[in-house]
Amino acid sequence: MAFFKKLKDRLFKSSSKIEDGLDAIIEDGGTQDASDPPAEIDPKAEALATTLEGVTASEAQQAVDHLIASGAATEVPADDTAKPEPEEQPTPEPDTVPVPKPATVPEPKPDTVPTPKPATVPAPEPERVPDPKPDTIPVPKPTTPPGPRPAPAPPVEVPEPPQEVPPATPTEAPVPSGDPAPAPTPVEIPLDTLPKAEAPTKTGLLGRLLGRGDGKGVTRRALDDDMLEQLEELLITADMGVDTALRVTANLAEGRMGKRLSTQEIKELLAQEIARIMEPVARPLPLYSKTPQVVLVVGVNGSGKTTTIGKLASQFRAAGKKVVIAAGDTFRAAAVEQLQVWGDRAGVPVLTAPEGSDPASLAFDAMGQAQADGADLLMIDTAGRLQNRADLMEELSKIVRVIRKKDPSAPHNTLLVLDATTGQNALSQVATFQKLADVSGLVMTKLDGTAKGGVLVALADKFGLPIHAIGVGEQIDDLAPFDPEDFAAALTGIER
Ligand SMILES: Nc1nc2c(ncn2[C@@H]2O[C@H](COP(=O)(O)OP(=O)(O)OP(=O)(O)O)[C@@H](O)[C@H]2O)c(=O)[nH]1
Repeated sequence: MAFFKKLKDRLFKSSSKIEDGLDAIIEDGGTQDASDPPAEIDPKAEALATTLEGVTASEAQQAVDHLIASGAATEVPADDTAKPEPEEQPTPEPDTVPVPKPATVPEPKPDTVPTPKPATVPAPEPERVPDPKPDTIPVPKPTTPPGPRPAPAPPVEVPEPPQEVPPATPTEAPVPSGDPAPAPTPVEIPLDTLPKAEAPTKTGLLGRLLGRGDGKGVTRRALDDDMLEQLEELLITADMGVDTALRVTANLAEGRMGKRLSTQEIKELLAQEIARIMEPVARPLPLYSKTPQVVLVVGVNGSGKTTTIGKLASQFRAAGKKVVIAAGDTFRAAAVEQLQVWGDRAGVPVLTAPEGSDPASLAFDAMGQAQADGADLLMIDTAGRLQNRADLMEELSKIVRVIRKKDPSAPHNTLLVLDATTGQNALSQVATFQKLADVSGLVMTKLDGTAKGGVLVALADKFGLPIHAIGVGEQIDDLAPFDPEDFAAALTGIER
């Protein structure tokens, strides 16, 4: 699946950390299942090895034997110094190089060696072609929303008279799930410009010929306490947190102690365990029938709030929704400007107020305008200054208070945006923001730029808050729906 590949490529920092760690664990005490006796090394193979970087003579010999055995090459008498005659070759495949002579072979281009599996040569990136179907929309599936959330803690001086509260019976979200209108300008990052996981270099042509990684001569290690401890440590270094790492490894070990496992098998078991933890929290942003739906976006400065609002606005708009954004971080002119840039990109109006003005007042005006315009969605950005929690708490409370004058059931969602590069710190941010605001769900950004992707598993395990979407890049369409199985597979480096 094209999107899975994109996700996997973007999560490569986390996945390569886990993959490399697993390889090292299995190597440490593991043995090959089927160890072939060391073959005699032909001088020709030795010569081939010298022309190919990183290839031992023994590997070259096996490759040569393999080519000959597969019919892709023929044996050349040792004393024959003439070049192979192409027309005498028995196979129709290109057969110019099979068993090179020391003097004549040094064709350092492995690609010219005929391979029985041309299809396994790394294919061109299909993602370069813009995908006509925006499959990154995190929300547009109508879902049956969960029951009404408890209202945020009432502010101290609640002055409002009792108002008629419309029954908070969320009905089926009206978001169309069909073909959305074309997104404004989702510029896809050509994947070949991104750094890639090192997988392609690990399994070169000879590696493929020799069957490295395809099940032959696989190294396995019997699962014991030492290995479990190493696995725990690996998961902790991938920011899964101690408790979650222990839980995952304990589940993995159940009924498997003493069993011989390969890296690939452990990856698959890990992915299963991770997906199991993530499954309950993978929920799209619930949309209620009441409009405008108010989404309050909170998070520390730099976590990616502005970017996420821009991406979400673009995707909702593409799904046919009328969206309004309120630039509620009135303390920083730069933040407002940045949001305006994102609003322009998404083709969505951004309501602003002069620097230093009351964000609650802006939120109130924005609410009025969104109602008057018949907007489906109002997204309110907020400041993220955690330095003064009392001020921030009061600010968020006030915003909630005033928008409830217009709609007592608002905000319908309070999204906490977290930066994955902060690793374990994300856990304390959740705890803090749960005290400051009635957080209803999470968006995790910057998973593309960190080896700490495991923190998302720890968050799911510890808080159980819904994860609506993940940010995997800086472009407008780099917000992916959170799919637990795709995520678990991408995180552990499984190919699909
Ligand atoms: N690689 C990557 N970068 C991201 C992602 N999301 C946001 N960023 C970058 O993170 C930086 C901060 O993002 P903002 O959206 O400005 O964060 P903010 O929370 O609004 O920050 P303030 O405006 O300071 O409150 C920007 O450079 C973004 O381009 C992501 O998913 N991946």
